[in-house]
Amino acid sequence: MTSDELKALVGRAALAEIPELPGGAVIGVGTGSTVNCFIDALATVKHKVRAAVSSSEASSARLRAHGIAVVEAAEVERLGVYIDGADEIDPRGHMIKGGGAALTREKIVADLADRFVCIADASKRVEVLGRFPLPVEVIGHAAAQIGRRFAALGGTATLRAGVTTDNGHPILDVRGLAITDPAALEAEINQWPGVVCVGIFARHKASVCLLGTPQGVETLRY
Ligand SMILES: O=C(CO)[C@H](O)[C@H](O)COP(=O)(O)O
Repeated sequence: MTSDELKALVGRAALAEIPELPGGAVIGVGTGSTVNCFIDALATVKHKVRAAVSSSEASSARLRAHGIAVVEAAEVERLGVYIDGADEIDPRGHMIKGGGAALTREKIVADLADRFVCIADASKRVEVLGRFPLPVEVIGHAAAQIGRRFAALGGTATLRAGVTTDNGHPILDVRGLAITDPAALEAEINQWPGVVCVGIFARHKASVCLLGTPQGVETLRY
């Protein structure tokens, strides 16, 4: 199976994770090519959702194009489920996210949700996070100092060329970190002035991962 076929497989499998509610559920929807497969699958069972809270302009546009209502995060107090992809996921459900530059809104919507359902193809499964460059959304003014802080930890930070987030900020991609304690590193980086959001999702880790493998969907619970 190709990577696109695996993404389509888990996109469809995630439909079963949507709570059954009269009038449909309000769900959180992430960003990326795997989530695009989920959104396209969702369009075939629109009655299951009343509305979605989306983590990016791109996902909002795709949802609306399918006739699915999009509401702002500020309009909801909680969500039963948030469905999103990941760049890496470790054996405890900790993730690196932000390859699509949507990490800040992804963490905001994940924070509203009771459950984070990660959908990913098997290439995203790793033993230790950090082979994928760690995305960090920063205030531009602080980028050089944040880069020096990463260097002190053994990482190399580079500005992602030509990219500004939906919030108007640049992204640093940090290579060379072996993230053996994701929760501690997330907490540390969150203290640095000028960091808007770090793409380690340890506090907001996956509750379940639907992993697309050539043998089918593997369900991993954390
Ligand atoms: O964090 C993300 C966007 O900011 C995505 O979830 C992540 O990059 C995975 O994307 P894809 O499904 O295209 O591999």
